[in-house]
Amino acid sequence: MTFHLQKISTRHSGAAQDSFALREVSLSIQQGEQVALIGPSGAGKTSLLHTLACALKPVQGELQVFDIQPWHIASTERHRMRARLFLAPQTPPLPPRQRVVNAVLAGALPQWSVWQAVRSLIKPVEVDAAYQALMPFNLQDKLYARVDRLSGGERQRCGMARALVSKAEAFLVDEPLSALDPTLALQTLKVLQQEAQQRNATLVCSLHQVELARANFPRIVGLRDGRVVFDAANAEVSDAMIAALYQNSQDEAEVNIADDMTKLAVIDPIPRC
Ligand SMILES: Nc1ncnc2c1ncn2[C@@H]1O[C@H](COP(=O)(O)OP(=O)(O)OP(=O)(O)O)[C@@H](O)[C@H]1O
Repeated sequence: MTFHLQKISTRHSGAAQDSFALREVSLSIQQGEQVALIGPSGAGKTSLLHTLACALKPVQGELQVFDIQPWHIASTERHRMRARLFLAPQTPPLPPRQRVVNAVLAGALPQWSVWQAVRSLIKPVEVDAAYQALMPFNLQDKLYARVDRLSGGERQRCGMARALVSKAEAFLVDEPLSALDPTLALQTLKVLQQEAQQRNATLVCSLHQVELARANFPRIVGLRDGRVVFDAANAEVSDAMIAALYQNSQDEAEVNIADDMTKLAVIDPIPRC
């Protein structure tokens, strides 16, 4: 089992006492499962991913990651356990003046010694690993480009390439497709899914593109107001469930537009003469 949550509630530091980002969330995710998190803005998707990544400590409930209770062990052990998890935040933390090669190799830092990490900053080690990780995202030509010279979408895919050089057993990915056009979004998602499948890693991915989630993930968790509204196999998720999840939320109209764009991405291109 990769994740097991029993009535987990979380609150961000500085938030009001009664303002919970997650409210009594219970769910289990097996090793190798691929799960999409959907729900309107502020539903708690990011908070759930950060909780799974042991970056946000629950205020209530029981959390197990790889059958370990991360908040019941010493911080050094927790740190070691975190190396088995890869969290890709919404905005990848890429230092602007860094070269792409170093930015990608940062994904391997948890498995490197301090000496290896320092050496790589001076002269990148495992350059080929970075190149291979950039290839599926079609960014290999940017290997020595500066991060601040990349477009938003390229930066986002550069952040994803980090996952490929990591040795993580679980990928926690927060809206990886927000800066990508529909075709690239689908390609990028496929790369992540194939990589997870090949290494039997668990993939938990928050998505605003509901149709993309429904077309590609075997299990979908719908969140709203910090609660799990549904947790179902793809085939069991109906249009009515989606409509209810987003009803009266500010995302409702945006979801409809985004879904129309996603459909365009799966239509075969018109052959050119
Ligand atoms: N750093 C923070 N401090 C205080 N409250 C926060 C913080 N981050 C998030 N929250 C609150 O926690 C709740 C859940 O937010 P979260 O970012 O997890 O939602 P989300 O579903 O990922 O939203 P989005 O789709 O807009 O990214 C929201 O009410 C939000 O305002």
